[in-house]
Amino acid sequence: MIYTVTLNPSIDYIVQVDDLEFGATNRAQGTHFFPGGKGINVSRLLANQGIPSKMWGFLGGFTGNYISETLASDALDFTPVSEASRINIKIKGNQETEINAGGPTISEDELKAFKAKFSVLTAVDTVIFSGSMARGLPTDIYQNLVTLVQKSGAQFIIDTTGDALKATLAQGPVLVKPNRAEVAELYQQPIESLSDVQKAGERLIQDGAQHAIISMAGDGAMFFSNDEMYYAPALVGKVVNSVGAGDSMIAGFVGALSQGMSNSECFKYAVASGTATAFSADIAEKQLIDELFNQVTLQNMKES
Ligand SMILES: Nc1ncnc2c1ncn2[C@@H]1O[C@H](COP(=O)(O)OP(=O)(O)O)[C@@H](O)[C@H]1O
Ligand SMILES: O=P(O)(O)OC[C@H]1O[C@](O)(COP(=O)(O)O)[C@@H](O)[C@@H]1O
Repeated sequence: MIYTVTLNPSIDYIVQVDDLEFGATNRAQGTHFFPGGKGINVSRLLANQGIPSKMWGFLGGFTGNYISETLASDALDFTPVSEASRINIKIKGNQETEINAGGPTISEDELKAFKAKFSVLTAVDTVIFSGSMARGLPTDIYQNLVTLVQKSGAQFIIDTTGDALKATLAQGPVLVKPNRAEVAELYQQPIESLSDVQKAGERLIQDGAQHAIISMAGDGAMFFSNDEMYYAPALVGKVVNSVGAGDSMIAGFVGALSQGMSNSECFKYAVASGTATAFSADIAEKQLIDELFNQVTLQNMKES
């Protein structure tokens, strides 16, 4: 079974404001609510592909109720918390501006109840940890949870940032997928040219990742393993809502990996899934992913 862990889920409130003016009263041209948070997005894309997963994490308050009612799925197995889950604001205009809230504070008892779920894991499972930590959790929470996963023999994937990413890289994730800004922050150096991306990706593998993707939004993505390196130029199309594009990449890769595909095919599914979500209002559906899969081209960077 694939488990996704979203420690800090959200309602994503998408607000279309064509000419945002700070310090003035703006009128929205359109608004949408989506259940969000990185692991939830991964599970939703996997479900659209017909691949089952279970969703773990914390949900609370009226916002938590909205998320569970909207998802209305047997895959939900969240730990209830007393404070309300967060609302993240995504302003769409000439540019995309995001305001991600801190989220609820998790108590020691709530954390204990959540950790108890890990006892069901066995060596055939994969756990995907995604997103920021909620308040009140120890700073080494991801390392501790990865240790629990590894005790069961299961594998893990992690999509987070900063010190938590640095520490868990050394624990050998199956996949990490930082974007350019996240990898620049991790290694404290600017990542501008493709050669900068290449060096950073090789470093992710040296630092412990089994596979790494560095995503670059409209500039495409690069894939790394011990002996492979591919660059996928971005596909051209109309970007509708790129929230969740990175999460969709992870889901695309993991879904293909769970079906025994090669690294290059898994990467192509990752790019097709990320792009399909960027070209959709919500998390992408299977039909568009399959259409785009046939358009993804890979450049083998070990041969160039
Ligand atoms: N503007 C875009 N045009 C084409 N593809 C895109 C665009 N934005 C995202 N994608 C696709 O989705 C992937 C993930 O997007 P990115 O924005 O890099 O991730 P994140 O959401 O984690 O920051 C990209 O590598 C690319 O394949
Ligand atoms: O946990 P974080 O880092 O604050 O990110 C949460 C946000 O990221 C998202 O999961 C989208 O992530 P991506 O666009 O990187 O795929 C939103 O649904 C959510 O609002």
